[in-house]
Amino acid sequence: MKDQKFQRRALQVKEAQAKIIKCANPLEPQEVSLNECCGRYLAEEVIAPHPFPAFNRSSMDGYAIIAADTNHCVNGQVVWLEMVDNIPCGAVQSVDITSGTTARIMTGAQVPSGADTVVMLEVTETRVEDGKTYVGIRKKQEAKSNITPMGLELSPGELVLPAGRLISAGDIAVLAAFGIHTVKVYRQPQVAIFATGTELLEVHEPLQPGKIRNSNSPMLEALVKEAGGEPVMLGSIVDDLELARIKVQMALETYDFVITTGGVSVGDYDIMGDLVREQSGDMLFNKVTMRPGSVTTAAVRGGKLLLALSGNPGACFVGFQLFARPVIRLMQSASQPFLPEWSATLGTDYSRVNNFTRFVRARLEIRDGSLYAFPAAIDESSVTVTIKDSDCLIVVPPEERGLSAGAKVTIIKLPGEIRG
Ligand SMILES: Nc1nc2c(c(=O)[nH]1)N[C@H]1C(S)=C(S)[C@@H](COP(=O)(O)OP(=O)(O)OC[C@H]3O[C@@H](n4cnc5c(N)ncnc54)[C@H](O)[C@@H]3O)O[C@H]1N2
Ligand code: MOO
Ligand SMILES: [Mg+2]
Repeated sequence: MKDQKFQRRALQVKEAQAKIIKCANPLEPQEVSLNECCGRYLAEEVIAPHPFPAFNRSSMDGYAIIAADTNHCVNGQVVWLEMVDNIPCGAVQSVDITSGTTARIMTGAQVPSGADTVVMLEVTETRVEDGKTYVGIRKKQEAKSNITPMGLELSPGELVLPAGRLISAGDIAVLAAFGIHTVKVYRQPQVAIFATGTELLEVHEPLQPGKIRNSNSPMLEALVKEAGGEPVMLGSIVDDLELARIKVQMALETYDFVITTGGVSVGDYDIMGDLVREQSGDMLFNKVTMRPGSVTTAAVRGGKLLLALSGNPGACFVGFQLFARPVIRLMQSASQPFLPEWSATLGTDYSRVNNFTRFVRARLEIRDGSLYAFPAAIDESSVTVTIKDSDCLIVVPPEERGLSAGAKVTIIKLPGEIRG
């Protein structure tokens, strides 16, 4: 039996977050190819090496002309221009355009020098005379029509992507357009995950009396991937302090970040709480004024972070989102490590009262263009099934005397699409 004299000092969520992110240092950059960089964080800014587009580009299939040549198109008078060139996409001009001449040009081709506008095929007619082709235009044309000027999108030297940006498909299109085929990104942290609990069975094992399957480890594995880290699965161990000590030590020496689940409360077999406490010099916190997850514990050893999450599945999930996710993202220098906070309307009454801030699992729905949050029917720390239906966490401040449907609430939007 344990001595229960030990007191824990509870930190506010923001205080605890500040403590842990202070220890989340960016890992070294590495060069990866363009097809491997989606979802990674850029380690250096990207500057436009040339104008984009790199040349004046036709945006229509038509004829490149000098607009002033059509000034005589009055009262249906047709102006005839001699076609002196043909420029398919990918080709360049063979002659300059001068007054009275035109070049047939296709969408995406470089506009020939001399021409200042492109007239669409549909508003032209042609005739052939003495082996020469003439293009007739009935309407006066404005200069600069149907031409995308060089550098319209970006000028050389302009910032294309800032460092710390999460690379998306659109970013990849721009990098490819500039011929950038390898990208400097931060290394993804290797995040060791292991569970503690003598009651834990492997996922493939049949149920046994009093035992449960280890569902937190696979959940954490998926969460680490979703946050942009590389999970390293170290299985589960029985509640044995010595075993846990060895495992934690090995994991901290080998990997970038260590996450455990279970055994952080005050029970007889809550070994992770004891383990962190016995080397309390480097403990960051072991109680947070939040529910679920009040027992979330963090320590730093030899420059590496250890986050001991609760064994209760709901608390494990919330603890990960609030503390582990920002760490994983900051280890890649993410410019926005935290999940976004939005405001929403409460869809149904929420009556639970607490003296800690509560992070209530909820579903989101858009009704008449407004965002509504519906709290899960059961959101106890020990409940697993409602995690799967959560689009967000409603932040219920402490000592709130119950919230009524229609109240404005702050939500933390969880990653992924709204299930509705
Ligand atoms: N006397 C007190 N008892 C408890 C307190 C307290 O303040 N005083 N806090 C409660 C709160 S709040 C929480 S949260 C839990 C925290 O428990 P632990 O982090 O110590 O976790 P365990 O005791 O190991 O397990 C709790 C619960 O979760 C199940 N579990 C554990 N690991 C897994 C896993 N990998 N996958 C699925 N489920 C898991 C475990 O079987 C237990 O049912 O403590 C309260 N008690
Ligand atoms: O600390 Mo716990 O509130 O049930 O997760
Ligand atoms: Mg316990």
